[in-house]
Amino acid sequence: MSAPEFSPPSSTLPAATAHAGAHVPAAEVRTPGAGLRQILRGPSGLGTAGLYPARNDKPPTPSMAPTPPTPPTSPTRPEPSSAPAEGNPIPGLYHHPVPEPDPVRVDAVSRGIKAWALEEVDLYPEDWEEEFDGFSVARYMVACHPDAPTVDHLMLAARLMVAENAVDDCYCEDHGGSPVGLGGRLLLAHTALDPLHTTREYQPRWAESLHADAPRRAYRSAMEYFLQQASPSQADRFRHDMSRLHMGYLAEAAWAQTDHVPEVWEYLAMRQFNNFRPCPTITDTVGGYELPADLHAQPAMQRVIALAGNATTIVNDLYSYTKELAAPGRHLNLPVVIAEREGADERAAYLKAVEVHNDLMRDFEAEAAALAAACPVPSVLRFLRGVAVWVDGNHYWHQTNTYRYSLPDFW
Ligand SMILES: CC(C)=CCC/C(C)=C(\C)COP(=O)(O)OP(=O)(O)O
Ligand SMILES: [Mg+2]
Repeated sequence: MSAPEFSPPSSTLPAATAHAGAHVPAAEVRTPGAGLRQILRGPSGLGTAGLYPARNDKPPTPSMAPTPPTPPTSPTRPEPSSAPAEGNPIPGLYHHPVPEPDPVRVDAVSRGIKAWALEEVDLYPEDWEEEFDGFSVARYMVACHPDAPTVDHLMLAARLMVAENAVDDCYCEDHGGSPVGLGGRLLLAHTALDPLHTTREYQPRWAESLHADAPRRAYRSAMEYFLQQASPSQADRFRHDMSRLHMGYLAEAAWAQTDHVPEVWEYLAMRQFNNFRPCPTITDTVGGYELPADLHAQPAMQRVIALAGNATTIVNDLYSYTKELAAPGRHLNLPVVIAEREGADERAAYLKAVEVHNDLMRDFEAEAAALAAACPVPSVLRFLRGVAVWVDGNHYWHQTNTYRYSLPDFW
C-alpha cells in the first residue's frame, strides 16, 4: 500500500485565546443540560454533515442494559448488517450503545491493515495471525471514528492502534514481554515517534535500529503516515501522550518486578498513564480537522480527556478481568487491586470497580458538558464529540470482542 494523499487539515476556529481557561464547575451541569445535549447531538453547523456517516441523526441514549443497535441509514452506502453484535455488556455498566460500524469501511480497513502488517512492517509470524484477526482492529477503529472523512484517515488510527498493541505485547506482556529491561526497550522504541537528533556518526545506527524488531518497525511506519496528516502540534500532542503511556508501562513493570500491589488510588494513577488516552486524542487528526494547541491545553479540556481516558481504560480492566485472572502470575487490574487492598471478595471488588467506572463516566460527561457550554467553539465541540464517540466505540469493541474477552459469572 502506498502512502495516502491528504488535503491539509481545515479548522474553522475563531481566536482561540478568547476561550482559554474557560471553566464551569461540573456540579452546575450534573443533569443533562444544553451543553450535554449539544455534545450528545454533536455539532450541526456548516461542514459537519459528514460527522455521522453511519448513524441516524438521533442522539444516542445512555444505557445500563443491553439495547439493540440502531440500524444506520445512508443513501450512499449498502445497509449495514442488522445482525446484533456478539457479547453482552457488563450488567450495571454505564455506557452508550453504538450502531454497528459501517461494514464497507470495516472491510476496507481490515484489508488495508493486514497488508500494512504483513507487507510493510513484517509485524508478526504466521502463527499469530488468528490473534491478529481476532483483535478486530478495523471494527474497533470504524466504531470509534465515525466522522473520519476517508478510509485513509481511519488507517492512521488503525496503524497506531496495532503498533501500540505490538509494543505492549512484545515488550511488556503476552508475546515475550517482561518488566526486565523494559525501560531501555521503551525508550529506544519511543525514538521511532520522537526522533533522535545526533551526530552524523551515530545517526545511521539509530535509523537502522528502527527496523530491528516488529514494535519499532510498526511505530516508525505508523508515525510516518500520521505525520502526513497531523499538524506539528497534533504530532507533538501525540508524542506527549505516548510518553505518558510509556511511563505508565514502566510503573506497572516496576510493581510487577517487586510483586507490589499498590493502593487503589495508586493503581488508578498508574492506569491514568498506562491508558488508552493516545487513541481518543487523535480524533481530530483522524477527523481531518484540528483542535488548536491552546484549546487542547486548557485545564478543563485536559480534565475531560483524562476522565475519558480513565473510563475507557477501566472498561478494559472489567472486560479483560477473566483473561487476566487466567494468565500466569498476578496481573493487576482494578477489581484485583480493590480485592487485595480493601479486603473485598472477588465479586464485591468487581462490582465496586464497575461503580468507579460509572463515576468516571458521569464526571467525564458533566465536565465535557460544562466545557462545551463555556467554550462553544466549533472545533472544541467537535473534539468533545469525537472523544465521547471514541469512549462509546471502545465500549462497543470490548463488549463485542468475544474472541478476546469473556465476562465473569457474578450475576
Ligand atoms: C492502544 C493503547 C494506547 C493501549 C495502551 C494501554 C493498553 C495496552 C491498554 C489500556 C489495554 O490494557 P491491557 O494491557 O490490560 O489490554 P488487554 O486487557 O490485554 O486487552
Ligand atoms: Mg486488561
